[in-house]
Amino acid sequence: CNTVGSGPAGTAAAEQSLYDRLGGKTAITAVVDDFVGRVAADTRINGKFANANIPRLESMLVDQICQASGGPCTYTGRDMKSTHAGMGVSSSDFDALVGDLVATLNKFKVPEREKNELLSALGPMKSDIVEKPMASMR
Ligand code: HEM
Repeated sequence: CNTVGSGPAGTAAAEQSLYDRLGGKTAITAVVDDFVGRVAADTRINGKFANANIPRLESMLVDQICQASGGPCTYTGRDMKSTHAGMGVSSSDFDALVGDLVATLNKFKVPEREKNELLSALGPMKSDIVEKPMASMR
């Protein structure tokens, strides 16, 4: 069964992975596509992506989310610390990007549980990505 948020009914079978509950690679690809579109339109942060390779970013994000959610993918991109080194990403930049992701997840009607699990998988990356903890410290 491919319905988002569904599990084996009335059985004690193993829990589906987050990857499966999100709807697998097709759903993750659609989410990343919408999300990157929002980031590209988000004037709070899109300046940082002016020289980015967007097609590569999209495919790297799909693999990263697929792998992090227990799917059959291997993320082959650079680690989060060296990828974002020197970009001067602030905590509010990070929060803006997460807000864009939440807007996408809401648009796709991803249930609360799956939404929280995905955000919890990404949250710990914040300390590797953010270089300016507070705008006032610039
Ligand atoms: C949970 C948050 C984030 C995740 C999971 C994430 C993930 C990634 C990944 C997987 C890549 C591609 C790495 C590669 O090409 O090998 C990337 C690139 C990039 N990220 Fe992030 N990122 C996050 C937050 C941010 C934020 C907040 C900003 C800036 C506002 C940002 C700016 C960029 C830019 C500009 C690139 C493109 C670099 C290039 O093409 O040369 N990222 N990110």
